[in-house]
Amino acid sequence: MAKNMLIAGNWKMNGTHADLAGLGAFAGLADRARDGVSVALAVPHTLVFSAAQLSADTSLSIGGEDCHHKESGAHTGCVSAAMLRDAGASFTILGHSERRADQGESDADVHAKAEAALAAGLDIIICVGETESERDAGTAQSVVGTQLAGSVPDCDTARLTIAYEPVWAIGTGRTPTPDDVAAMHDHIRAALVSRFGEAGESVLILYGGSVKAANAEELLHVSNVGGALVGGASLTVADFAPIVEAA
Ligand SMILES: O=C(CO)COP(=O)(O)O
Repeated sequence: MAKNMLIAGNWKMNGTHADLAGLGAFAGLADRARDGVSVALAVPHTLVFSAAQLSADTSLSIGGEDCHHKESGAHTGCVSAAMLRDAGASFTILGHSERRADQGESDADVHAKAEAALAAGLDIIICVGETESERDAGTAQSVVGTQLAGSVPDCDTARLTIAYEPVWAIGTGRTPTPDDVAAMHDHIRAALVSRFGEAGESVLILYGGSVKAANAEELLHVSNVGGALVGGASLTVADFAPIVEAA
């Protein structure tokens, strides 16, 4: 039986309302995807409301790329999970390596954000991944294990997705070998099962980092890969469609 998969795009700090003219084509991809394949787009906060409105009544899920851990208050420039939900988001990405690096987010920060997101009714995609020097030092699995243990809250696992994104593969055109992806995804699966028991078996573990039409098929068929988190190739439907179709 074909496995259940999620193909999620992450627009990062890209996109204006003009780009939402193409959202119908993304929604069409979601509607035509094979049974068991879900399609989602995480967009900048400024686009969540319009994107959610435009994709209402389609199978495309719209989410945020981060949220604050508090519900409201004196946090200038921040957006809460409740606000994302209010704008129409159904999920949010948390702990992306760009935020861990640029905003100094710790595992504890990601954990607090995840609890806030779940409390607000958002599903969560928690990102983990090692840097190139950590991989070279042979510590990739222990780094990812620590990130998982510290970032993932106790929760209903049906609302949890993990994205393994090796930092050195993001936006670089470089990807780990299928064997390396399998080893890490098997490691993450074991950690989830040891934490959540049988429920940990069905958590989707996405691979992210330079996923594109040319490598999607190979990466999506690796052991314990439950989909992809796609950056650059999610910005246009022409690049994104072949990835959804490979799932
Ligand atoms: O960071 C990513 C998705 O969250 C991956 O980005 P790229 O697909 O552009 O490498």
